[in-house]
Amino acid sequence: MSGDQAAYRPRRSVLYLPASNERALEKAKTLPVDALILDLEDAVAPDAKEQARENACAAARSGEYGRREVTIRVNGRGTQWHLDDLRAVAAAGPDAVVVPKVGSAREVEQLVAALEEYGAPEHTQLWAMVETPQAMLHCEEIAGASERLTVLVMGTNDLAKELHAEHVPGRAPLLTGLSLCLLAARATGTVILDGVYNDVKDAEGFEAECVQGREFGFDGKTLIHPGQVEVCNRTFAPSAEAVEDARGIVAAWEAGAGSGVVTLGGRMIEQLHVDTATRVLAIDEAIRALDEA
Ligand SMILES: CC(C)(COP(=O)(O)OP(=O)(O)OC[C@H]1O[C@@H](n2cnc3c(N)ncnc32)[C@H](O)[C@@H]1OP(=O)(O)O)[C@@H](O)C(=O)NCCC(=O)NCCSC(=O)C[C@H](O)C(=O)O
Ligand SMILES: [Mg+2]
Repeated sequence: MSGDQAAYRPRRSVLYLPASNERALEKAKTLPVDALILDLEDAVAPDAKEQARENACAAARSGEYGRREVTIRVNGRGTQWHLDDLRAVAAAGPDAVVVPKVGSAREVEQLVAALEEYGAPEHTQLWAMVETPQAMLHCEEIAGASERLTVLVMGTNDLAKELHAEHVPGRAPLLTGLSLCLLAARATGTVILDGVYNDVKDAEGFEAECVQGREFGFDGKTLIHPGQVEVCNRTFAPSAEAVEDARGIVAAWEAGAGSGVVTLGGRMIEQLHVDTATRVLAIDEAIRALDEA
């Protein structure tokens, strides 16, 4: 496996669940998701915050979630729970701490300093939620502020709220923000996840939004219900046709060794197409390895 392949970690499907919901915490152990976000923020009522924090930390320590990345979303800066959440979660050492409503590089630096002060192990990454107008306008500096920050997570509900925008098919009001964050992620080498689809009963609308997210270039999508996982995994994985095509491109390139341009079925192939094909093959291999783990 090449360095790039080793570095590629599938995050097609990333499921939120309220950490106060013990049934959901159990169910998550059986779901084919790539990652989990155990939520302490919006999905948890104020009087359940402390129990949720305990549950999430116990889950992160349990080792019972197998191949799934286990992350915890803390309550945001300025809330009465934020620092206690950070302290407890850092000590539990999940795969990542997810922080809502991050708006500047300075905040990222403060969060990283707090994680270090509270003894977070090295493997605990920071995932920053970008979900405010301020974050849209500063996403490049946010994404590039620390090596510990490895994933940007779109918060499209908060973004729509802050913009006074409506949720419409095709997400036209959100496209500027989605594009800015994608540009920032790619410019800084950061993974980026699309926002959630709220209507858990609308399978058609959900699939269309998954396809839109993949076409945009998102690495995966955040989810709120088990019924969304399989379609999401399928949509964000390269199709059998895409893998076959990528193999053909690499083979055609190798057969034309040394020439700067070859053709495959009449199509022009240059080094940049081979790079894309190589990435598709690496993603496919990483998904297979994860599925077999
Ligand atoms: C949306 C839900 C409240 C629906 O719950 P419910 O009506 O209980 O669903 P079902 O009866 O269909 O559930 C069937 C079984 O699946 C389990 N379940 C449901 N949801 C989850 C889940 N997210 N993870 C794991 N397991 C789940 C149920 O327990 C049932 O199990 P069983 O009976 O054993 O078969 C609910 O789906 C839910 O709470 N979803 C998550 C909500 C959440 O976390 N929201 C916060 C994140 S979204 C957000 O804030 C994004 C961002 O910040 C932004 O701004 O956009
Ligand atoms: Mg939000």
